[in-house]
Amino acid sequence: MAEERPILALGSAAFAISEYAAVLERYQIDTIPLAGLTNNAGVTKAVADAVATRTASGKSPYVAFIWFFGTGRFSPFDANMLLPLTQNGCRFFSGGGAGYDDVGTEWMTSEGAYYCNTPTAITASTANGALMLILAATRPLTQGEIYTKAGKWRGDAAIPGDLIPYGEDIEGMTLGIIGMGSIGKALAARAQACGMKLIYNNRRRIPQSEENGARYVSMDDLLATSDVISVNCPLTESTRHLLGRTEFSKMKTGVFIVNTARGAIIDEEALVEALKSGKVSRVGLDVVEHEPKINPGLLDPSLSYRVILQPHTTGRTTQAFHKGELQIIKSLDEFMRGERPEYAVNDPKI
Ligand SMILES: O=CC(=O)O
Repeated sequence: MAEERPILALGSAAFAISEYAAVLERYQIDTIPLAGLTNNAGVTKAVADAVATRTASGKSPYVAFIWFFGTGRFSPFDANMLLPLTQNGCRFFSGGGAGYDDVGTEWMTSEGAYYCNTPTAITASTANGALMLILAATRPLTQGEIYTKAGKWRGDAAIPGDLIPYGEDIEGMTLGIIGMGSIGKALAARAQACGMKLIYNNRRRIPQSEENGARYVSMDDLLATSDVISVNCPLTESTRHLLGRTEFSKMKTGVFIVNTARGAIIDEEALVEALKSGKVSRVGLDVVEHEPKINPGLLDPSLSYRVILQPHTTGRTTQAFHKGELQIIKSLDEFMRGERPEYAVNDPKI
C-alpha cells in the first residue's frame, strides 16, 4: 500500500530502474513527463500546474520533489520554480549532481526544506575525466585525431608549423589541485599513480590521511609552481572568476589547465588572453561559463588545437548516474522516515 504523503518527480530514473520501480510502489508519486519540456519556464509552469491540480481536487499536498540527472537545462531550481511546493508544505528536494550552484539552497533553508545532492556519485567518473583531460592537454590528442581522420597523419614537414608538436609526459610534473573535496582527492590518487608531484589549495587544509600524497600550499604557491592546474572546487560567490588576469600572470609560462568543475570559476576572457600570449599551453575544459554557449574566443581558429572542449560530460557515466539515482532514493527514504538525510547540504529548521 503506497504511502499517503505524495511526491512530485520531474522525469524518471534512467539507470536504477528496478530500485525506482520499488520506490513507485512504496510511495504515491506524480511524474512530470520530460517530453516537450525544454526550459526553466516549462518546468516552472508544470510544477505550478501539478500543485494547483492537487489543491483543486482537495488531495494532500506534495511533501517532496525530486529530479534526476540531465535536467541542468531546466535550472535554476529556485524559489521562482519551487515556491508553490513549499507554500503547500513540501519540505524535501533532491536532484542529480554534486554541484548545486544552480539550486536555491539558501531559500530552501529559509522555507524549512532540505536539499540533498548526490555527493559521491560522480567522484570517480569526474576524477577519471579530469585525468583524461590532463592527458589530452599534455599530449596533442585533439590535433592528432583531426589530422589522422583528415588523412594528414602527423602533418607535413614541408609546411612550417604543420607538424604535430611532441607531447609532454606528466611524470614528474607538478599538479596543482584547486579544491580538495572528494573529486580533488580522487584525482590526487590517480595522478600520484602517474608519477605527478601533487600540491593543492582548499578553503582549509584537510587531514593528512586524506591528502593522497598532496601537499597543502597557498594559492599563490600553487599558481607559481604548478605545471598543470586542475579546477575541482564548487562554484560559489568566492570562487567565481577565481582564476583571472592576476592569477594567470602568476602562473608558469606554458602551464596546462583543466576544468571539470564549473566554467565560471575561470574568467574566460583572461583565459583566452593567456592562451594567445602563450602563458597557457593547452586547456581542457569540460565546463564553460555560459553552457551550452561557448565563448567565441575559445573557438578562435588560431587556438583550435590548444583548446580541448567537452560538453560537460566527464561526470556522465552509466555507473555514476546509477549511483546518483540510488543516492536520491536513499535521501528520499530517509526524509520519508522522518530522519535527517545524510546527503542534506543544508540545515533547515524542520
Ligand atoms: O557537474 C556535475 C555535477 O555537479 O554533478
